[in-house]
Amino acid sequence: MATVKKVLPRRLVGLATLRAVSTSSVGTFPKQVKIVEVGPRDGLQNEKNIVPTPVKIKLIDMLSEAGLPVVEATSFVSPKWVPQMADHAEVLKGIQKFPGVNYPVLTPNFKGFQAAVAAGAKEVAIFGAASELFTKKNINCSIDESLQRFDEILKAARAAGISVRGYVSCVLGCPYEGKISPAKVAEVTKKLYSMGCYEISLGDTIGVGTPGAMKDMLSAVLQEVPVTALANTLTALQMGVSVMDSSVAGLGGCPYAQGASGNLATEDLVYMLAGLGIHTGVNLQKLLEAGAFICQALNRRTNSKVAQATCKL
Ligand SMILES: CC(C)(COP(=O)([O-])OP(=O)([O-])OC[C@H]1O[C@@H](n2cnc3c(N)ncnc32)[C@H](O)[C@@H]1OP(=O)([O-])[O-])[C@@H](O)C(=O)NCCC(=O)NCCSC(=O)C[C@@](C)(O)CC(=O)[O-]
Repeated sequence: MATVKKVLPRRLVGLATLRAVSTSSVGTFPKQVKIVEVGPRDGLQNEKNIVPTPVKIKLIDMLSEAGLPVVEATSFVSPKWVPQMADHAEVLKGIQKFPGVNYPVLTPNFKGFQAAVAAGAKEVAIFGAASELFTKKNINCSIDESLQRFDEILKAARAAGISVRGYVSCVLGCPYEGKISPAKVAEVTKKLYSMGCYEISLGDTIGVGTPGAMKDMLSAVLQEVPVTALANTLTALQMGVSVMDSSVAGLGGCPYAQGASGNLATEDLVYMLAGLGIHTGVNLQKLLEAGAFICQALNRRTNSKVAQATCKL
């Protein structure tokens, strides 16, 4: 099924999550949307000042309390590459782990996978891209090499009963290669899917997508991978997307994607979906409080239009 991370096109992170479910709902809005909150990971990974571990833990607990079913907690990447995530094990061990909430963590290679499992991860996410240059900049290997690394993780995860989510970045454009063909996105997505990812998030990593480009890209991907089913997000919804990634207060962006312009704010996504009568299970008031908390901790204004309109920061 497809996941969209963005409403108003700035950066359409993780826009389609694809799953092995029927395509019968394509063309109509799904009744329910699962929101994957990526703020504690994608939202904070690019912050210049190291965010204290207790602040990260409190944010994750507040987001869980707001009813988000999935809160991406951290990433087990090299601290030399992303110093902000160096406290990954402490964060994962320190959070409350609400029943029914999943806390996936990013793992770029087997070393990261092993460290994540040792810290108690029950779900990991592998992250590839449809662009060779971005893959090199982000995880220092080619697309083929990345797929070999992911295969190793998927095999070990299967043996350990750990779920694996997949990411494909740069699906609507790359900061280094420019236009990316929908066929390439479909190819990489299909590979992750056949290797065993239960859900695949398609990311417009730098926010250059348009509803038209989204339609072309999703049409190519949907020929290869089944989908269950805002400007760009609305298009995806109409094409059957029912899992969306977003980041509280619109925080974040990939440090290795030049020009990444932030994420879709979870508050705005929840508000829009509620307006469409689509169920998310998220308590907007509690979510606004979590957004206000992290903006205060980071000493910055929220990027959420709803939070601004309700004067939450
Ligand atoms: C993949 C590597 C590690 C390759 O980096 P490398 O330098 O090629 O790795 P290496 O295998 O040569 O190892 C170099 C050093 O890193 C260590 N190392 C190696 N692996 C790990 C690990 N897992 N955890 C901790 N340490 C690790 C390793 O032990 C060694 O340490 P040293 O001997 O020098 O002391 C590096 O490129 C990396 O960490 N990249 C991560 C970049 C990143 O986190 N980007 C942001 C996430 S992606 C994103 O935001 C996009 C997304 C997902 O949101 C979707 C979208 O928006 O499109």
